[in-house]
Amino acid sequence: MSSTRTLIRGGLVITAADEVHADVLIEDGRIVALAAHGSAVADAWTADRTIDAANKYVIPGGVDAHTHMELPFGGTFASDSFETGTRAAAWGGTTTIVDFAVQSVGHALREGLDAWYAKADGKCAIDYGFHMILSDVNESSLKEMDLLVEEGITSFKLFMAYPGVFYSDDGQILRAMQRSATNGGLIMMHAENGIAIDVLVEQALAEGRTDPRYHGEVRKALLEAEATHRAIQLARVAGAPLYVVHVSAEEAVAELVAARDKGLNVFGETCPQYLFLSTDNLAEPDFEGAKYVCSTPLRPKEHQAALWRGLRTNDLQVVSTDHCPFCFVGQKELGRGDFSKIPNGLPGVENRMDLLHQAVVDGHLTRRRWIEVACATPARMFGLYPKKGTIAPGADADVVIYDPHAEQTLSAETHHMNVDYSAYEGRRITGQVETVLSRGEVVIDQRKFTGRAGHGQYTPRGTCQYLN
Ligand SMILES: NC(=O)NCCC(=O)O
Ligand SMILES: [Zn+2]
Ligand SMILES: [Zn+2]
Repeated sequence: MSSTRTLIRGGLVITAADEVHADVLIEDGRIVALAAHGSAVADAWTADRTIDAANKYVIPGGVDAHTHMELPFGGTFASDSFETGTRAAAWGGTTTIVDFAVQSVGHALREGLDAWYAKADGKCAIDYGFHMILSDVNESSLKEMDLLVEEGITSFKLFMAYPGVFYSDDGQILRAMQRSATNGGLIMMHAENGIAIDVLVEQALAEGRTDPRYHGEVRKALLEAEATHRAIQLARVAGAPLYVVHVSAEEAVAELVAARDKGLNVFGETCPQYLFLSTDNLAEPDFEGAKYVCSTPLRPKEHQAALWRGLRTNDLQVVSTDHCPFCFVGQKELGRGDFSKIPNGLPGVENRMDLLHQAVVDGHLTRRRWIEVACATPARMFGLYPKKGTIAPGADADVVIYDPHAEQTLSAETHHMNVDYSAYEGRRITGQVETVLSRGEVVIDQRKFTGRAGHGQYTPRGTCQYLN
């Protein structure tokens, strides 16, 4: 933790609640005070370091509540380690990630969680917490959930997809939801009907439909909507809140809208890939479509309007990345001739804040809504607020100086993620991260990395702060 005083002068401070022309005083890694530019209070402040933010935005560091560093999947591992992935996150203005520790079938939650603590320990450039993936819901893992909530692992991902790997049946899902209704945990649902999808996969392959685009065709929007509906009803029966991850289909958004219209504690997350990419990318020739294989899959462009609308109406509350990179060479290529063997996932932890700023420029979101969906709400949803996700006295000094006028082109040539392609290659973005502070330490200084592996601290979380 820094023991110096830092002053950020002259910027427009944007939070989910406000936009104010204010100077920001930081001490011992925390925000101490804000005061209007030129006010007697601000003018009297002295500091060891002053950062000039004139004509820039001063925003909270991004909170990316859905990453998979080093995830084992399809016989390989996501290509970003905690070291490379959190460094790339910092470059992109994200100062906290919540990654998914994995329980393997036949093993205890504790074992999976300890493996994730060990992977991340001493490696991270920014702060991090963990969710837990439940792959084996049984009497003993249900009991362990209570202990994990006490330890600060307050959310649990279940899969209605991937039979034989991460899949839970409805009985297991109901039991985990009942447990979370009593222990305060939040169930995160991968909502796709995996049993039906596997039938369609088998049929497609038998008919010689093996290209990446068939990944999107068999993972039908209706099967996302059906699973979303079922998850919502199971959560109602259990009396538990529900957070649906990586929502991509218009029909699934409609299920969330219907549930929220009833006043239920049902929440939805979408990701930049569903807002900016589509089945056109999955259909790129020469197996290039493999770069865009993820689940839920990319949808036809027409679905995007429902996602933007959901973000505006707060039927979708969070934009996370589901960052799960696999290199094209040697990893995505495992699925040449069989789309079902392409490891699922896209890189994006470095791109989220910029793509969402572009959404502001394009008129999809207001500036405050940008900060709400990318910083404040994920922090609230996962028990990190107001330590993370805002700029206010007492909050951690996780702050980004953002230049809204800079122009950049996203590319694998210039990104810092450990992956050999960019899902957004050649895309022009207005706006760029200039300087990033993590708990008061400058980790990106005018587009130079000044952080270090091990600066990032494990951050235990409280329970969901977003319930009705
Ligand atoms: N989303 C994806 O394709 N890969 C990561 C695992 C998951 O989130 O389901
Ligand atoms: Zn998932
Ligand atoms: Zn994921």
